[in-house]
Amino acid sequence: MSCCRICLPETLPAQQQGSKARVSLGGGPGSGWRQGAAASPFYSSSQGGAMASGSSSKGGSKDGVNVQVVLRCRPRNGIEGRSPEVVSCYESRREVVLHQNVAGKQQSRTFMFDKVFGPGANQTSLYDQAIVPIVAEALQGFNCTIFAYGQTGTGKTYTMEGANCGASEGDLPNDAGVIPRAVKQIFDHLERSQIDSSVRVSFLEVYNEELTDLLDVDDGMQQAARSKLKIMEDKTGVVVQGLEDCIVNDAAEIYQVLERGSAKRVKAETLLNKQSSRSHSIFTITIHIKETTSEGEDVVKIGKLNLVDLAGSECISRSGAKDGRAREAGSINQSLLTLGRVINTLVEHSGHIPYRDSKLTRLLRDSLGGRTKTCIIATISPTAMCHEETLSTLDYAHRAKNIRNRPEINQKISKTTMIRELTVEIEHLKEELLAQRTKNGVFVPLERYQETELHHSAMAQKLSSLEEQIEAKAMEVGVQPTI
Ligand SMILES: Nc1ncnc2c1ncn2[C@@H]1O[C@H](COP(=O)(O)OP(=O)(O)OP(=O)(O)O)[C@@H](O)[C@H]1O
Repeated sequence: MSCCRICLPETLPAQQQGSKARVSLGGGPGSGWRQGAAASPFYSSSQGGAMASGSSSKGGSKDGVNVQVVLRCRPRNGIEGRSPEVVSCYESRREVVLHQNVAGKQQSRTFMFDKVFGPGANQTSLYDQAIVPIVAEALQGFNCTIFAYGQTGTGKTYTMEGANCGASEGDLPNDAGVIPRAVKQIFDHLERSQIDSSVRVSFLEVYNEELTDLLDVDDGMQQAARSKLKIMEDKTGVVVQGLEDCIVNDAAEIYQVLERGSAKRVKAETLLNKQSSRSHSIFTITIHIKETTSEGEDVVKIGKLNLVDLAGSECISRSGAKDGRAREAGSINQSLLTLGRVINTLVEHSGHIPYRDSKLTRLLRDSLGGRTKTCIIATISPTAMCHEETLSTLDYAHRAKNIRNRPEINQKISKTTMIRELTVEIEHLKEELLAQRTKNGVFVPLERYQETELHHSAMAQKLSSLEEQIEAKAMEVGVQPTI
């Protein structure tokens, strides 16, 4: 009979769930702390550098800020043949015009965005103009999310990851996308300011409503065989239980991690894209920076950058998706549909927000209407062949501009709290290690374990539905829900 071992005590403190710090790649220091000029081990009294500030936890505007929406139109590609161009981009006016010929009459619709990048815009100009300020905010201690949304084959992965950048060192290639450039900006900043800091990354895949860890060491394993992770919610927000958080010591290490994880994403050829990503991916960079308050107390400032590459929205018949691929496309569209419903409800203030209807929206909850600073990069094709999907992307993205978030700088953690949490984590890890070695953990038969799991998930569903009812009731009577 196969058995599952459960070590007691089972759980880590809330903040540490899903943050199984792993030995750093490339053999750097185990703690993962990069030390500034005057640093002593772990913490030093060096003055944090340009960004050091007091220990206040609020930094955002009270009324909130709108989600930023950037529009990018890629150049035409080989697949589009001679299909005429129907999109005009006016970068300085921040406008996009979509033309259509209806019964011999020219009709056009104009959309305005926070920034517009036409087919001639390269990766550097998009990054410098639209992304640099967001990454700077993550370095100041905000949670920030940048996500690419658009029809399949319109350049989401090209925009987020880029092309030909692999595990590069030194200068980035011209085709490098947002992720490698953000990594470079972060490490350049930390090196320049000589502050004590640590950087961790995780890489999550959402495929057919299942979550897998793209950094898990499961070489060669098919997606279906990889272990599936669970989403948990606690006071600190959404956590993915069991997701590895790798400590990285320099930009080159992150490029390796990105390349390794990206190679594992589910991809397939469709009629619209030879290398179509069939999953959503979330690459998260967490930055811990040490600061000293004016009272001389050492505190840690934490900033987070979520870089999301969504699977393409697509018309199933036009993309050539069949059987398993059609189910996949159905699941992709389903989660994007939920994302659309979440956006609509937020914009129209029309009651209950269906975050819980898909894994993607549960994960992005704080980025849409929450405390995160969010930027959406909407990608489109310039040709008539994609007119319908382009219109849908433009409508969707234009609507998203009205979402208001209330970003707040993350609460700084004092040295004492951090040491206490790390000590607890070490104790738990020691207990797990000892139980592994001596096999004296708690063993239960697989069937009983599965029963308990079923019971837990039924309870969790019941709790969710109760929470939803409370939220809906609170909306009805116009009070802020406290759950
Ligand atoms: N702005 C651009 N400049 C040059 N080439 C581009 C641009 N955008 C996309 N491409 C090229 O178009 C092709 C499709 O792009 P990509 O795979 O990034 O699309 P996608 O939106 O991520 O598609 P899917 O949703 O199917 O994964 C790639 O070969 C990519 O290199």
